[in-house]
Amino acid sequence: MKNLLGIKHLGKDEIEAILREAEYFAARPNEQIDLLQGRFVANLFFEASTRTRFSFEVAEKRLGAHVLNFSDSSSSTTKGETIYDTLRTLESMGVETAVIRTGQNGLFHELANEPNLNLHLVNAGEGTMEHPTQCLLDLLTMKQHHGGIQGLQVAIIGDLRHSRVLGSHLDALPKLGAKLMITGPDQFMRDQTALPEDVRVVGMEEAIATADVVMMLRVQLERHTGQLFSSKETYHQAYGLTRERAAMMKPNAIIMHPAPFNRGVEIDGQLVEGKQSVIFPQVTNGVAVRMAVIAKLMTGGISTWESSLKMANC
Ligand SMILES: N[C@@H](CC(=O)O)C(=O)O
Ligand SMILES: NC(=O)OP(=O)(O)O
Repeated sequence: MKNLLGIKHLGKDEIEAILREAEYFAARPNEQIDLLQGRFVANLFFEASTRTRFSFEVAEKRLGAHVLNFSDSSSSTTKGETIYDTLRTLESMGVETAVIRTGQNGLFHELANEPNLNLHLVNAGEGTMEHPTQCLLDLLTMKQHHGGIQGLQVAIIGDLRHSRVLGSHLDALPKLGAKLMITGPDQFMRDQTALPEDVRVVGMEEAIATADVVMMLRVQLERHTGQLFSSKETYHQAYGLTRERAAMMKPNAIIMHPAPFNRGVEIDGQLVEGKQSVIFPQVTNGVAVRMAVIAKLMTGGISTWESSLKMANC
């Protein structure tokens, strides 16, 4: 694996391999595992982020890498330098991996086709298309709670049209044998002709009462062109996870949210830290997943590393 461009570029076996390696790191919280000692990784966030940006940084530091954090507003992109030229510049200094968040759909496809660009590219959120590491950490969280992904009923609810998290799950969940249901207001619906065959569009009640995983999505106001959203209260009553709706969930079902969440809009404030919520454990898993991804790209992964250690000790 050279890059992590999106879930659609990964086979089922590759997703499962990353999840296994993430489990290795998740079982060793806070442990320093210096696979990347002395090597350079750069994080370039052209859109706002808290979780993804910091969990990549924590992951890279726990792997022993030197971490460079790029600031868009104080960089030479303000003088017109392109992302491609910025990356060639970083590569010329010895940076081996670039973690990028962008609002530009299709950027990763373009960069991956640049013949002179040799650093590893990691998609940390691309426009409305994909957010592969979010998807992987969600899968790890589902696996931890339900023992596996195959056969799980997953409901994803909310601003479906603008969610790159959904973009990745539309590919990952059917690949891993989960049953995906989606629901949300008409103005947030995806083009149904472009949905994978097995994905069902259902009503709120069915989604909540039958799911093993209820994943709420934030209303992505920053991506709306025009007035698609009337008021927080109306949205909460019609499409939010209210306490009344949560009471209809299966006892073993979990509540997920990629965050940031807006309490009282797509989810009742108390449910965020309620007993069925795994929203903060998702954040914890983000570090393990990002360690697994970076280690895989830069070293071949923990299994390759362990076997080379064994060889060296023979
Ligand atoms: N943080 C996630 C979800 C969200 O912002 O609502 C993303 O960047 O896509
Ligand atoms: N879930 C997620 O990507 O959060 P941030 O936008 O804060 O990184």
